[in-house]
Amino acid sequence: MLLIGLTGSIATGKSTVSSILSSPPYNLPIIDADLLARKVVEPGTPGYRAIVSHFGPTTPDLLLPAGPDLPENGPDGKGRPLNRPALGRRVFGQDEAVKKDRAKLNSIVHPAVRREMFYAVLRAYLRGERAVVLDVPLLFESQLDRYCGMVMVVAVKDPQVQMARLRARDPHLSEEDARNRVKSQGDVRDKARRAERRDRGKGLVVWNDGGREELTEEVRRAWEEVERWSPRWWGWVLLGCPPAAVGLALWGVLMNFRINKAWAAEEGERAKAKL
Ligand SMILES: CC(C)(COP(=O)(O)OP(=O)(O)OC[C@H]1O[C@@H](n2cnc3c(N)ncnc32)[C@H](O)[C@@H]1O)[C@@H](O)C(=O)NCCC(=O)NCCS
Ligand SMILES: Nc1ncnc2c1ncn2[C@@H]1O[C@H](COP(=O)(O)OP(=O)(O)OP(=O)(O)O)[C@@H](O)[C@H]1O
Repeated sequence: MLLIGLTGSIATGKSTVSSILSSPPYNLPIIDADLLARKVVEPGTPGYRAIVSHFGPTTPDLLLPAGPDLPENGPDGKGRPLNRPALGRRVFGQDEAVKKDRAKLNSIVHPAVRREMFYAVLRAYLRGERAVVLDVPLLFESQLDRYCGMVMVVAVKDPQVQMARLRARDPHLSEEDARNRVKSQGDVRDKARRAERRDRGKGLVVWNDGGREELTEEVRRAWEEVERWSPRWWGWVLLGCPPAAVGLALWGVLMNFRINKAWAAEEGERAKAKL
């Protein structure tokens, strides 16, 4: 089974691309990290308890306010849900204190998301899926790209397109909040370069500066490339021979490790050249 890591930056079009890939003619199963990241912090979960205990004392509006529709202890007595915009204000931005808070939140949420993801991938393999899409905004940052046979980055060349789409989709965000969110994720053009730097058949960029029809065409072109490097019959061979599938997966991880090492060395050289 081919693991396709789908990434990009905020509002570059990942969800739009994953909804295209989950519909005919592709019909691919999608494992959405943002959805899992919500699930693992629902009231009553260990993630929720860790967040409330760490951020609660210094964030008065961390939970949604109690009212006629929301009892003090939440609808099922497990606590009131998190007030996500309030937590977002604590963790999105460039100040050192904010970065520290973001690292803390990530250290609570990411391991739980990885666990859920592993089970979802296993279920997809047992169902005999030919490929599965991991929709992960922070794919490179959380090093999940190591496990992907193919990395697909949805990117825009023009930062203003990204900001305009974000403001149109999330009108409740102030301009400053929107800017902070964009800056909290790496530059999408760097992610695109990183995908292009992977070996052939292992990395692709879906450019999304144009309209929706152009995007659909870009996805069709990207899928052709996937099929060229990972034909359907190959998936059946691996399904019929689990040891070969495990061996190939390990080989893939090793190759990705090599690719990432080469990328880190090149980045180091680039940083030195800038000084
Ligand atoms: C801070 C939270 C509560 C804000 O929730 P809210 O509903 O307002 O925003 P949402 O989750 O839709 O995220 C908005 C955008 O920010 C991105 N983003 C989310 N968390 C992070 C992060 N830790 N670092 C950088 N970007 C992030 C999302 O991918 C998305 O593109 C939430 O984003 C969160 O719990 N983040 C930590 C978990 C995480 O890293 N999720 C990303 C996928 S694993
Ligand atoms: N080609 C396009 N033309 C016009 N609008 C688009 C296009 N692609 C995406 N959009 C719109 O831009 C907004 C952001 O797209 P989308 O939600 O897919 O991004 P995302 O990368 O998943 O964002 P996030 O990481 O914040 O979840 C949405 O409102 C979407 O409808």
